[in-house]
Amino acid sequence: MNISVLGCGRWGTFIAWYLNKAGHQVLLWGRETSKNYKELAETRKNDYLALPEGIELTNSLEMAIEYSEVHIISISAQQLRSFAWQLNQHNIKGKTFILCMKGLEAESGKRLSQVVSEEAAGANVAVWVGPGHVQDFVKGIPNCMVIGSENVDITKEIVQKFSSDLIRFYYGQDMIGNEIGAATKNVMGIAAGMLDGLGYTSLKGSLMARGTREISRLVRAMGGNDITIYGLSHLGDYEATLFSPHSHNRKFGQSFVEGERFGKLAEGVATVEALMVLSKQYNVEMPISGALYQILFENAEAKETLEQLFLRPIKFEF
Ligand SMILES: NC(=O)C1=CN([C@@H]2O[C@H](COP(=O)(O)OP(=O)(O)OC[C@H]3O[C@@H](n4cnc5c(N)ncnc54)[C@H](O)[C@@H]3O)[C@@H](O)[C@H]2O)C=CC1
Ligand SMILES: O=C(CO)COP(=O)(O)O
Repeated sequence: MNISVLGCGRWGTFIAWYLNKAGHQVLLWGRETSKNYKELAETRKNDYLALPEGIELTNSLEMAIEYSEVHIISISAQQLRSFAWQLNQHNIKGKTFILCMKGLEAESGKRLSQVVSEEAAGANVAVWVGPGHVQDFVKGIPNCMVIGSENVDITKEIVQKFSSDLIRFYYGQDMIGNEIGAATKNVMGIAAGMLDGLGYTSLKGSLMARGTREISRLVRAMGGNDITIYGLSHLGDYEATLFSPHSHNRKFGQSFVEGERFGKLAEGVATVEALMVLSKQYNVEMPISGALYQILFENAEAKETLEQLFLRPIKFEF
């Protein structure tokens, strides 16, 4: 089938590569002014892969929208609302937009599918999340991921068309759980990087146990299924984020405590802000996310703030 991939950064370019390999006709769109687009247009390569011949490149959004009924979006989460507004200036009624992104709107705490539905009513929205790094996939190392939407027929159709021996997809059953899970694994990734930077790597097991607990409480309060947090979108993505040398969020956390600047996109930073909104809105205690907010946004000292988590009153584990 024809598929347009909107966004040609690290992940969008991989998605285009993957879908071409899975036998689809792929058009990859990027903004004319974007550094990533210019590099691909000139060399057909980036730091991670070379684009196969079959993938076409365009900087015309109109052409990308007309090209197919199924579109992938992979840009930074905080840009999604304005981008969805832009999409809505075209004829997108009945088209499907699959969000390959992991974030929440910082100011409102809204999920990305909600943001698109608000700005581009009439389009179908799905999400594709779960563990995976370009560096592993291009070496042929397979992984499992999850695709979900509010319409099970759409979910099944996408999964069937996108599956290959490189990615085993599961049908997502819980949009709240999968979107919150995918966004918040980045927050735990930043915390893991801070632990690495502070010489506390051995605490990452505890972070996994208490992080999943904190996020599952939130998901339940929001009306999702708390078990989803123990699935591919969240716990299943911990290896790729809390432990992987490739993770931008983990590297951001480590660089932060080491006093260095990490220049690439770490979605978890804005997600921490969104979690403070949701924690208040749903009256859910979120100690790990709260500690990260203090460190990232209120200049709290990282080591001391993380150590404070140990001084909280003793409680039952579950
Ligand atoms: N396993 C997975 O599912 C993975 C998911 N991701 C997710 O993919 C998303 C993108 O991440 P990366 O590719 O690493 O980021 P990136 O920074 O490499 O690429 C983002 C792209 O979005 C473009 N962009 C930004 N604002 C835009 C706008 N307003 N309109 C159009 N294009 C715009 C930029 O020019 C850039 O090319 C993130 O949400 C990230 O969490 C990333 C890696 C793996
Ligand atoms: O989502 C990812 C792995 O599944 C990528 O994570 P980072 O953005 O932290 O690199």
